[in-house]
Amino acid sequence: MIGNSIIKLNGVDIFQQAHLVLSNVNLHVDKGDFVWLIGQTGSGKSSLLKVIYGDLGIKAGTGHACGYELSKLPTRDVPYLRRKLGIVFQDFQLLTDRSIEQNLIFVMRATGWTDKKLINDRALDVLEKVGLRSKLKKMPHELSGGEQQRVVIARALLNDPEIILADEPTGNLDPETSEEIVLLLKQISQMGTAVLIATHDYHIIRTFPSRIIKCENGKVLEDVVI
Ligand SMILES: Nc1ncnc2c1ncn2[C@@H]1O[C@H](COP(=O)(O)OP(=O)(O)OP(=O)(O)O)[C@@H](O)[C@H]1O
Repeated sequence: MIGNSIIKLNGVDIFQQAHLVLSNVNLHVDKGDFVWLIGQTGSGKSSLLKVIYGDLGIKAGTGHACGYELSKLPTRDVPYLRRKLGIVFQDFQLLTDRSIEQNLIFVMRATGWTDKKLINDRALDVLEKVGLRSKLKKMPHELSGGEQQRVVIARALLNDPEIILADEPTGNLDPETSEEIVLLLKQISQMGTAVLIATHDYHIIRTFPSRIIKCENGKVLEDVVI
């Protein structure tokens, strides 16, 4: 990492196969930033997030995420980058056949945690952060949509990420629950983890005003006003 910089894209072109989705992208995100990402369907928001989490390579320009150089990222390093990123997507993606605790343990084991006590402590710790310590033993279907989304955020926090990337995190939630989830993400950013949220929900943006970037006509625009 260079100083407080978490994401730094300079002159990056983003392709989906042969199709140039976004050109000359310049994006800087620093520690603790809270950034909205907007743009019409198909404008490139998910593609931009994919570049940041190493799912889509870059062909032109230079990019850094959490200390990793994206243009030269070997496939074997992608899991290490992913440990520094918390990913929160709309379809909650909790494993439905196991408890909240087992969902969290599954991710920790998959990312190299071995010490049983540390694993158990960390599971409680992240659930505490999202206000769901009491739900440790519950199954996902026993939780509301908002609670499930909180667990997804807890899961994203397990490896103490430098940034949380959220793609439509409130897409399945009612307005009140959406506000609770965004408030939680805002609080997380205030503790020093950067947060980048792709959304179509202008109401929630107005409720939590912050920096807005927009994918439009193949570009990423900065400091957009809605
Ligand atoms: N796997 C893929 N292969 C080829 N083209 C793709 C692929 N994924 C996305 N695209 C194209 O890339 C462009 C950008 O898509 P992307 O998913 O990044 O948009 P988006 O802004 O996230 O849209 P939405 O708001 O609907 O999620 C679109 O034209 C889309 O059709």
